[in-house]
Amino acid sequence: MSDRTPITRALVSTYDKTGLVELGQALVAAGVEIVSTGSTAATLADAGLPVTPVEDVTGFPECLDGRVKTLHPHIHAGILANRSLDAHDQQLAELGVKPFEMVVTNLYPFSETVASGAGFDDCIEKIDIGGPSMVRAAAKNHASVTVLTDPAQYGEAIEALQAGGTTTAQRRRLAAQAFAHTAAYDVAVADWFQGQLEDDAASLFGEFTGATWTKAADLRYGENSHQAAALYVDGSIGLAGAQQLHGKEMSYNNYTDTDAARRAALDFDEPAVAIIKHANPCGIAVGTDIADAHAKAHACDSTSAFGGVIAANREVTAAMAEQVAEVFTEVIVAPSYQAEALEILQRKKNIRILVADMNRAEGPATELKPISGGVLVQEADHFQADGDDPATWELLAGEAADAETLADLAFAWRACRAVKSNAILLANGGAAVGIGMGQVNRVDSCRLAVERSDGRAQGAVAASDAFFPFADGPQILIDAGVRAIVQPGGSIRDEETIEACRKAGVTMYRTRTRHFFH
Ligand SMILES: NC(=O)c1ncn([C@@H]2O[C@H](COP(=O)(O)O)[C@@H](O)[C@H]2O)c1NC=O
Repeated sequence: MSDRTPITRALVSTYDKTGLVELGQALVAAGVEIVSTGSTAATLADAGLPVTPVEDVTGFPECLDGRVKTLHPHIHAGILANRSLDAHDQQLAELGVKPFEMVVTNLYPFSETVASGAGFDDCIEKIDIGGPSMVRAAAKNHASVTVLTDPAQYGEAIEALQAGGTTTAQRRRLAAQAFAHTAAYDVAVADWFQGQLEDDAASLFGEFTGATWTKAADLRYGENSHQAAALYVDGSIGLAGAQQLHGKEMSYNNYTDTDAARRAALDFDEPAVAIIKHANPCGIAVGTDIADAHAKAHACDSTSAFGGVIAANREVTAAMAEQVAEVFTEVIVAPSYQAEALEILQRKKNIRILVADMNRAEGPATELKPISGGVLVQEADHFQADGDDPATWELLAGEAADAETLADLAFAWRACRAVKSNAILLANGGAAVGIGMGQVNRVDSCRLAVERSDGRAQGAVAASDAFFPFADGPQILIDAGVRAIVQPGGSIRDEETIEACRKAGVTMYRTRTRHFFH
């Protein structure tokens, strides 16, 4: 016996008219009566299709500039009647209400209106009320009603109409999609509304915050092979919306490392490359061009660059691609690739090649970190005009840096932000030459940076992501031959650290800003 529920009457009310006429034709061909609102009905009628205007069903005119069209018991009783109950059928008959077996609706474009910069009143008008009511009613009553909320679903609906109706499983899936659709819509409205409240504090951290994501892909596994994982997207640009041009599927760890690499490369205006392993840079550099930047980043720690994730903030040239092709690389992400560069990289079977938006101006104003039982929300960490600009730094010890040293300090300070705390980064000539990352005390980070510099600490500059609590860390850097240090300052023992630099004739600057990265 077929599990298909035949469709005899459909309510059609769509903002987006994509595919509407084709769906209407299929409905008519299947003998379905179409009841429809204002411009939806006009579109169908213009295509020569028979349509019953919704007013003929409600006996009430569309009014209040469209605020009330389908909000009527003749519509909602028709959608919500439980067709398995004789009592409901009987009541419909008594009330003169005809049931619907299909609802086709897509909502007013609220988020798009907000994104267009429209004013408060225009945004309010684009909050759809009747549409979500119909969608939720139809989704609740999916046992008898098929609900379509997206023109992308019309193809399968047309096939179902031709096959004699929709199946229970199909209606359940469509109902789940419908509830997800109205939930996302309501979260967008609530989130926007919170930001409209006059209380200043409410604009960033209101009483409510919400976001919804849609699944883009199942991943092979998570951080480890016994963990399942998936990628969800929020529709904004960024890494999650990147286009993969070549290579195996992206893994969970590929995504986290590529995100760290992209963030690091985007911190620079000059051509810059970051090479990431386990969320930390093993190389980061700026250069005269992108190939130069890559060569310098790779030279920082060519051993660790094996199996790394590379981000470039400029188009990848053939010259850079030749260099990358010599090293086993998991992922490369860039805004674009020269045709020849792509050809060179594609010769490597395993490299994943991604094109992503690499525009620093974009990016969310806040970032979320789940903790057990809740989520922390903070303003995203941006560079500060007062503190991150070397012109605002305070000279604490030694001679004022010459232009070349200051440029290296400025580079080291920016690059250090990409290193997990406690972070010490040694740099020379616009390239990291030794990185001490993720240690539980700063003195060990200093030791590690010097050790990994393999003698290149001599004459280099150093940046520390936060203040030195004792003079022991800077002393290690000084003893290794570092010529200048930049750090936020603010320790109660700052004076000891400054004194160590003074004694050694090492330049030290204070930024007064800090960039922890956990
Ligand atoms: N108020 C109502 O009764 C109502 N009923 C349906 N709508 C919406 O009106 C739109 C379609 O209207 P039209 O067919 O006039 O273009 C759809 O996006 C639908 O979700 C309504 N509009 C907003 O709330």
